[in-house]
Amino acid sequence: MKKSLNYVNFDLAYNLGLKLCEEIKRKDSENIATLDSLGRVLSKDIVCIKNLPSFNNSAMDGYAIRVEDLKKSLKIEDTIFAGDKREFKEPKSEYCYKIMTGASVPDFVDLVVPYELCESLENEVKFTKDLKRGSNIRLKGEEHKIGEILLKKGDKIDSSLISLLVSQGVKELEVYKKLNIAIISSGNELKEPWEEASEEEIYNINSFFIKSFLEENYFSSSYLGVVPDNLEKSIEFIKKLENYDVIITSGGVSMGDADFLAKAFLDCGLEVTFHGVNLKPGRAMMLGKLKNSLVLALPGNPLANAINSHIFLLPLLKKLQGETKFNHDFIECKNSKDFGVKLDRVEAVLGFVENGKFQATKDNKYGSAMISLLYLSNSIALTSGKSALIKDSDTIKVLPFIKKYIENRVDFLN
Ligand SMILES: Nc1nc2c(c(=O)[nH]1)N[C@H]1C(S)=C(S)[C@@H](COP(=O)(O)OP(=O)(O)OC[C@H]3O[C@@H](n4cnc5c(N)ncnc54)[C@H](O)[C@@H]3O)O[C@H]1N2
Ligand code: MOO
Repeated sequence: MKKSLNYVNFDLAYNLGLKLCEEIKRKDSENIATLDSLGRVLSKDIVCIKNLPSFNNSAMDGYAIRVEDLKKSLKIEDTIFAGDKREFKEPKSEYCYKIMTGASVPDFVDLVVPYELCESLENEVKFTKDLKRGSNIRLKGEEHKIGEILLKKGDKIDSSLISLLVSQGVKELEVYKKLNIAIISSGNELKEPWEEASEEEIYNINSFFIKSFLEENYFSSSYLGVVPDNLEKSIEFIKKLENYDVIITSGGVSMGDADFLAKAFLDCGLEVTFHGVNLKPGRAMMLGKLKNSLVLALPGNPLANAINSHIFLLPLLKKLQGETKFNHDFIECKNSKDFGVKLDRVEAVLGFVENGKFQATKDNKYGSAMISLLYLSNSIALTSGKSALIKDSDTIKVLPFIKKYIENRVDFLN
């Protein structure tokens, strides 16, 4: 193994990774049931085929009247209910209909007066407020009209998209096929959680972090086991990975005398995009292409492994999966306590955002082999390396990696 990694800067690594995704041939699409589509990505636009709403309907329980009747007392002809299939004739001038929310509004009706703005007399109703023509009537197609694009190719399906799809009676839809993702670890010191580990051995944290992290983000993956710290065996192992779109490894890619994994990938023909990123923690990372598979070798240290999964792995997988929204967004927070960072490199600082304030976990004093930090954090702030001190009350950009709920009620109204 070479004696030092050629660190590329953070931005370059991020951009090169996303560019590399364009070189990986994407798999076709498939048709699946709408109700099984949560987390999948649309491979075709969805066009409106049913106006929203599809008929003029009442927004309130009340009375369906003509504008000129607002000043009158009216008798009730009948009640129109949601789902009513009957035909309603225009009533005589001293009559009106009662109407329920969601019921179809006949053409002769100008507005609906809610019960709250009416005075009920014996067998008659009077209106206490002047309302405009069209009040409380939801018009056919006012939200979306037939022919408009409702959802775009590359949109990821969540519950809000399911609402729209169901509103159109879409039972089946076309989505990109799922990525085939392999997860492997390396290291003779590793034991699986179902095995007994001696004091000198450790449990294989990374593979199970990655697998569950991917599941949280709707990616399925196969855990294939631990590659032995041996070049020939590693090569044998790698040769069996051809059918995977993405191969995620952890450990064995820095400069240790037993870090065979990177060498084995190179011997198998890996085209390296970069090996080493100027990021702490998380610098021991390698990205490349092996035939038609994207290979992301993550650092062995569990915290570095998890941070790079958030920062690099997820955008790469999203892009490969066909999502159009694959880049990180940030929220702006006030920093709540000074913390120091190193100059001239990007530093990933774990923290907790609560009530609009970011607090660096353990004041940013921790090592990349630590396991419990993620549990204590809900976000990452990336520093640029231009300043060694992030001051209390500085405004900083934060990437929330999970929405954690908090114990105490805060005033979240604006
Ligand atoms: N001379 C240098 N040594 C190291 C450097 C360096 O720049 N120069 N970088 C350090 C950093 S930073 C990291 S991160 C690690 C990365 O090394 P590898 O990615 O090759 O990982 P390993 O050496 O195999 O393991 C590192 C560490 O992580 C533990 N580990 C590995 N896999 C798992 C797993 N699946 N679950 C839990 N823990 C795991 C392993 O036991 C080691 O303790 O290199 C530093 N060294
Ligand atoms: O990849 Mo290492 O963090 O930089 O712990």
